[in-house]
Amino acid sequence: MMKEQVEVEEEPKIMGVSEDQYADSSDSDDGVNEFKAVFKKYKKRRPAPDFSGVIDVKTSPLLQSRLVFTEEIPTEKIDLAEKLGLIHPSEWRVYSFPDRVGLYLLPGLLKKENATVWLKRAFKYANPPNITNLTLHGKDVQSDPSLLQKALRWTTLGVEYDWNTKQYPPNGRPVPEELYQLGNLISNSLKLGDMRPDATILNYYPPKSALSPHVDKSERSNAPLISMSLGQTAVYLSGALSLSEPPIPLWLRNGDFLIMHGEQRLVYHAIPCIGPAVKREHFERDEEDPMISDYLNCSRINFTIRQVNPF
Ligand SMILES: O=C(O)CCC(=O)C(=O)O
Ligand SMILES: [Fe+2]
Repeated sequence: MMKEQVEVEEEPKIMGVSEDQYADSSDSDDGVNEFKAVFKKYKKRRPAPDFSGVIDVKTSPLLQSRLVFTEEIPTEKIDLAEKLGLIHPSEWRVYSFPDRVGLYLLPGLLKKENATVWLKRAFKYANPPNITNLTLHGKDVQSDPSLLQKALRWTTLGVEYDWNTKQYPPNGRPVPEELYQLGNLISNSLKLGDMRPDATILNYYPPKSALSPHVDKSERSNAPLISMSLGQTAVYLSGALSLSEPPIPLWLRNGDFLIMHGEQRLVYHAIPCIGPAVKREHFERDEEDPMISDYLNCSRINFTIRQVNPF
């Protein structure tokens, strides 16, 4: 099967950009690849695909939702949510999906005005000694900040995933406290267990980039995978255990949290498209640091908070 190519306009002169890290991970599946057909449909830019079938949880009449907290909320939780930049826990609403037991979407959990804080963290995490897609090429964003906008594609934190062996090493440095707290707070609030995050992968999506179909199966614990989206809106494809099943397309917006747990932990998923041409999300110009608002106005970042090792 052909290798999937991710097209990026004005391709920077560094590898790791024209292709995403999962580009060939769905090629081994035999038989009809219904997933890839849908992925290609939404990835195509000219003519623009019909996005009317992409599910918007807030307006879909078919989806069930509930408030996360129906009883009194402990003060520590309220304070922690505030510290992490989230909306008040009494407003947290979780959506679930038919045939997707263990998949949860909590829209707009991060306050919009706090996107900037988290974007700055996402750039800070890309500094050495943390590993990024640039590390292998002897480059880093500290010595060349111009790489932030288009060349930076991923950063691994904590127990750092190795894309070549597709394995995690036994241990790593602890993840930054705010990521640990975020993962733990969400898992605990949804009653999915006392998660102790020890790894995070950040995916940076420059304009017109994508993430090919893949499964996250190298973690050694059953903890949920907690993802937070920042910046431009994406189409997220949620599939099944096999690529022969067609995925459902969902909008993922700035501040949304998506959680994969239980039987949903090992399903195929992908991001075929992002960006203002797909569905524009506007951020006010940051006068002090225009690069930050420029980034949010054309790119996307996703943090996946994980627990690799069991307790
Ligand atoms: O960008 C996303 O929403 C998904 C990221 C993802 O699937 C991953 O990091 O494994
Ligand atoms: Fe993934």
